[in-house]
Amino acid sequence: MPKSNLKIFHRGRFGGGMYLCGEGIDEILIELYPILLAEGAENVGSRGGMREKLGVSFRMTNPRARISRSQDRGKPFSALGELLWYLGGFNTLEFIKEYIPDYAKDAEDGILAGAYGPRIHAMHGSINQLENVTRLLKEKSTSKRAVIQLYDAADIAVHHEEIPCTTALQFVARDGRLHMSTTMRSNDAYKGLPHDVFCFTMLQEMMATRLDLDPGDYIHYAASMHVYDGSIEAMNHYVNEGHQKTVQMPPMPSGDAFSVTDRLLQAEGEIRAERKIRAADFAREPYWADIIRLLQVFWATKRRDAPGFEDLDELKAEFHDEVYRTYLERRLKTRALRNAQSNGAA
Ligand SMILES: O=c1ccn([C@H]2C[C@H](O)[C@@H](COP(=O)(O)O)O2)c(=O)[nH]1
Repeated sequence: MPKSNLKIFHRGRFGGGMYLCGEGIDEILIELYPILLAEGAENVGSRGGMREKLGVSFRMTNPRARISRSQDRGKPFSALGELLWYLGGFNTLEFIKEYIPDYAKDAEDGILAGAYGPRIHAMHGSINQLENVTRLLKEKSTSKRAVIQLYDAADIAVHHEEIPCTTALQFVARDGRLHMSTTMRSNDAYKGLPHDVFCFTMLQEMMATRLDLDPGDYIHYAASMHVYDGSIEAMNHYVNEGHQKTVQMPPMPSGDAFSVTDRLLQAEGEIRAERKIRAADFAREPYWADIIRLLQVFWATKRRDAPGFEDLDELKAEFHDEVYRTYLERRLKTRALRNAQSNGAA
């Protein structure tokens, strides 16, 4: 079976464009990365040297196939942190730096100017785009107006360290399925893209549950798709690793998934504060209980002696869905290695 159903390339100046179609994130990355490496036009951007293709788009036919199985790319933890950051409407470095330390480089007085959360929930201070999109699709299911705008004209009126890379997210309901289309002005294929796909397809599926639809295709377009020189070695490693096959997350339970947001954020806060929140609090919601377990694993393995999380083996056995156990094992291995190294250094 071909890895990707369809590939169309345009070769030319600036690295040409391309359109890819595949089931999940790995099926896309495994096609995209070698071409970006081999054919991407070398360019020096404001953030350093990179290889770039202009006008890259892809379609993922299974938006639940959003976690890479690769050793390198398969880390759902930080992507989950970023999703919660969006859902909570936050723009503070304080929250996100624990999951994605790189954000520190772009913060201005502890705030990320381009953070998506406040724009999704309160664009221009008060426009709740999530609610507007919901209302629109409930009133007229075939609407072509269900757009969440992230980029704003004001973003380039003055200089900011960071502005949204995603210009818009659009939901399109057709024949009982909710498709999503993302347009990006700029996309880091190695560090940004897997996170973006994870977060946006989660939003797609959450919106689908809210509207009682099945998730449809996930469609993505980036005007500038690039890889920075600093990620080229890691990207090559991913390409040569050779056993990528996307992990499919289980379906979200029916009912409005956005209704669990507050409880997820509360649980995250308690895990972060090292209080012993147990996924058992979500006993009747195995899907969300597993999400909480992933957060527990992340925080437990982040620091050496995180209290309250000693028994990760027990946690492993508790995972409702098999797909997540691998990630716990990998985290434990990484932590064991890190501890061994720091013991050696001490
Ligand atoms: O959701 C995001 C946010 C940022 N970026 C990357 C794209 C660029 O490499 C960089 C932002 O740099 P500028 O395009 O603003 O220069 O961050 C992403 O890939 N996805």
